[in-house]
Amino acid sequence: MPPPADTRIGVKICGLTEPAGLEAAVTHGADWIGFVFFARSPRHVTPAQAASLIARVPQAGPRRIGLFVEPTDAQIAAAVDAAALDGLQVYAAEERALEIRRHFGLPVWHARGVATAPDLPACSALDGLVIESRPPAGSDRPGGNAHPIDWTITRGWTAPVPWMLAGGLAPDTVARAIAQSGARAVDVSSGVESAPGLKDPGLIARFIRAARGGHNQDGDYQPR
Ligand SMILES: O=C(O)c1ccccc1NCC(=O)[C@H](O)[C@H](O)COP(=O)(O)O
Repeated sequence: MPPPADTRIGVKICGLTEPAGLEAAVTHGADWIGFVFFARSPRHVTPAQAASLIARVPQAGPRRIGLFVEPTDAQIAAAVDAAALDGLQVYAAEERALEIRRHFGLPVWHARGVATAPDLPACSALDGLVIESRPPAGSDRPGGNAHPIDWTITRGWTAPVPWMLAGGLAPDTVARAIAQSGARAVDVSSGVESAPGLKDPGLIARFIRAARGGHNQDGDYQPR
């Protein structure tokens, strides 16, 4: 699950639940699309739902990532057996994330909730890091909270593996977040929705264009 080979910003559109959002992510050149296998999420999909969405993704389209929170092996196996996933985004202790990678043989991105620079990991044996905000008080899920981090904390951080910035990004803020954080890849869910769990194709198009400095997938200039 490496980031794009060229210098353009990598974009992940997370929490897809229906075809219109999925098609917008594919059409506008997302690098990764995410499916949330966590029952308490408004973006929760079953393995069968994910499989039917993934069947619409062209072979050369975005890589398909399954999100899991403190999962059992059986939960992951159900998703991996049903849907063609290219990688896993895991919310669990690093030891458990490593065990999942060994067991399933898929790349694993480790989601890490951070608030200040000392929270940033100095090392990781996983394939990538998703640098997330910590959930706000009262939230019952570790991601997808529309809650940003202080984007400046990653300046000067020597990341041990490829990483992406997540948490509270939106079409109007993503360019500033990239400039302030130094991130080369970004992840969004709530900021491209018209309601929790329902992606807005227009916001997806705007987000991807804004992340890439006003350029779409083909490099055509699009005014912001
Ligand atoms: O989206 C969820 O509901 C969710 C639930 C449990 C774990 C992770 C979840 N989402 C993760 C993401 O969508 C992104 O990796 C990231 O947190 C960005 O979310 P947002 O702040 O909504 O843009």
